[in-house]
Amino acid sequence: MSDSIKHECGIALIRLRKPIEYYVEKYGTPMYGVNKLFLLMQKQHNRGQDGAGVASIKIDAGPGMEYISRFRSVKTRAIDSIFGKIGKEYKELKESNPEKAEDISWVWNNMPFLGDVYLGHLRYGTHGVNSVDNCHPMVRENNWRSRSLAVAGNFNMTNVEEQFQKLIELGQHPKQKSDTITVLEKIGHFLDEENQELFESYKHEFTNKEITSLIEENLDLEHVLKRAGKDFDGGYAMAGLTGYGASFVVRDPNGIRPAYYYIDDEVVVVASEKPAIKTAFDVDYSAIKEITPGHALIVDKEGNPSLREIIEPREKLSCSFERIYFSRGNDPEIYEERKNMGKRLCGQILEAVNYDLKNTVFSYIPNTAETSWLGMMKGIEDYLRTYRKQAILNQQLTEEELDDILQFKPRAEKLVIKDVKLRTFITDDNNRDDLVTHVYDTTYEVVKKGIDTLVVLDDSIVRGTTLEKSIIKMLDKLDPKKIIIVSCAPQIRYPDCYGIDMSRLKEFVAFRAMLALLEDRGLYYKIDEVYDKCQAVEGTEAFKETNFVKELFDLFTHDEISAKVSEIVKAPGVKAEVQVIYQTIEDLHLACPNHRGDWYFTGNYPTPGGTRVVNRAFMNFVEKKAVRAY
Ligand SMILES: NC(=O)CC[C@H](N)C(=O)O
Repeated sequence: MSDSIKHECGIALIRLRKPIEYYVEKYGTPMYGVNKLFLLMQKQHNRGQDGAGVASIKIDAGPGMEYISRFRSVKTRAIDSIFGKIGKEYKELKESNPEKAEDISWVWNNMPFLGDVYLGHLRYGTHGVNSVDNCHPMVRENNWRSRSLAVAGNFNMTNVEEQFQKLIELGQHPKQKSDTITVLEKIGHFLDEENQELFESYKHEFTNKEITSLIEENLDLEHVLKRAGKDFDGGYAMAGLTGYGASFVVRDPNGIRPAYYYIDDEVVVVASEKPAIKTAFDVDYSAIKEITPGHALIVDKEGNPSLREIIEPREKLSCSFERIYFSRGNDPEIYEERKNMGKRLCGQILEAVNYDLKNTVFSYIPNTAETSWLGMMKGIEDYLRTYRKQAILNQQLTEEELDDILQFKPRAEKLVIKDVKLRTFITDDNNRDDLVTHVYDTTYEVVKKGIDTLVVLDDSIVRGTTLEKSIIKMLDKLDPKKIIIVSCAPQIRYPDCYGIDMSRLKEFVAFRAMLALLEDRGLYYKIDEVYDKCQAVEGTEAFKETNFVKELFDLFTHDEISAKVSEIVKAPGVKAEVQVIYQTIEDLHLACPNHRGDWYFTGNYPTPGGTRVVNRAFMNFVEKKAVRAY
């Protein structure tokens, strides 16, 4: 990935279904759950480096004992810092009371973070600043355990403003306007109502103490989530712990954000990515399931899990960027999909190099494009096999020609090397551009000067600036005839508003290409026309129904946009011919048939809030406002 796009989040939830003694006996430590949470989070560290947080619930903690415990951090190595603290607490507890260290119930009662249910979160913020206060889990605490709630999510809501107003209408005073607090308060409000209704129904027959247990046994979390989630507009995988020990993970009706679970008689586990569960619990991939869109996995106080429909599922449009780039590529399905993405690009690549494989060098931009590159090389091999077969069948070949054909191998080289350390050193000073050029390095002396074409695969092209300022300039120093940059993702034309921070249109190189084409053809006035159309309906339903920006892209073909992008990323002074090739949307869907979320490529948003965001993002561009459109 040459352009870094951030903003994902990861969730991890563990419910231990047996008493603590069971884990001590079987695994030798009361820290079993904590250790597993650590692993689940470490294996998802790719999903968020702004900060991290964890919370745990001790079910049936005695009066006077803490039942919710939480740690959060925005330190550079946030996961290590949090678990370092927890580990230190445990060590100190044992060292200061050596005679009690083996007494499990004493350790359990005196180590606040030991619990029955654990929740972990990795954050890349999409709302609010990067502070510890914005780290999840966020907690709403009450003396009634059944009214207490902690939430952590991978999500972005496109209607936070409306949700916030609703809370005020409900009579609340939300302490912040952040989306996480808004969601927390919304679920919290209906949790309170549910508590209140149960309380009213028991109050004439039972004492308050009895009512507490009755509420915890009978509280209907499904009902709470149904009422709270009714008007959420966004992509979400939202995890929550209640103070009495029931927990849930609810997923949006299109399944935009990922959530997977595994259940056996010892644990219920949920995570954003399958490999995290696979590695942490060493279970079969086939036993790890996806939470059905629009459903919640609810685990009751006793630890019994069930999958419940919360909102009627809509067309499944899970984010294809997870497959292209975000999620870890060692998930067997993602591994296959990425290889397929590479393979499906071969037709376009072969045409672009005129089928001249002798003078073509294949390479990739580290690291996420590596798997697709394997697929791409497989596609080239497949082509060669057919070519050889035909040559042998159709022609009278001399022995020398036959040897040539049989011995020829496509030329695969590692041409692009990432110098990670350099990026951290770069500041905003005058020499920035010169330093940026050297974030990547290259391998010299493998390219035939003036003859070879370099085909370099990347997973996506967002802004195109690293290509322009670093990679193409650097490759050009090898003196190739032509440089072809190939993108596994189609052209990124529209913003994301469901958890990835790609919200400013002007930053997309495909958008800039479209603007340049408007300019070239004397059509720039179309910008004003589209702006007027947006302005005329802003605030009405129509603003959420039609993506007006599409009209502008529709003026040009896919190839015209690609050709303009090629011009833009070719910095002045670059001698080689430059061509950019993108995956088509059809081929992407064929490569990832179960993850068809493609609004950033097509402009077809699965929710009305998304369409509003693209129109607003366009207006922000015209109004020169450099702000997020949600
Ligand atoms: N990337 C995410 O899922 C972000 C979660 C949430 N919107 C936040 O900003 O904290």
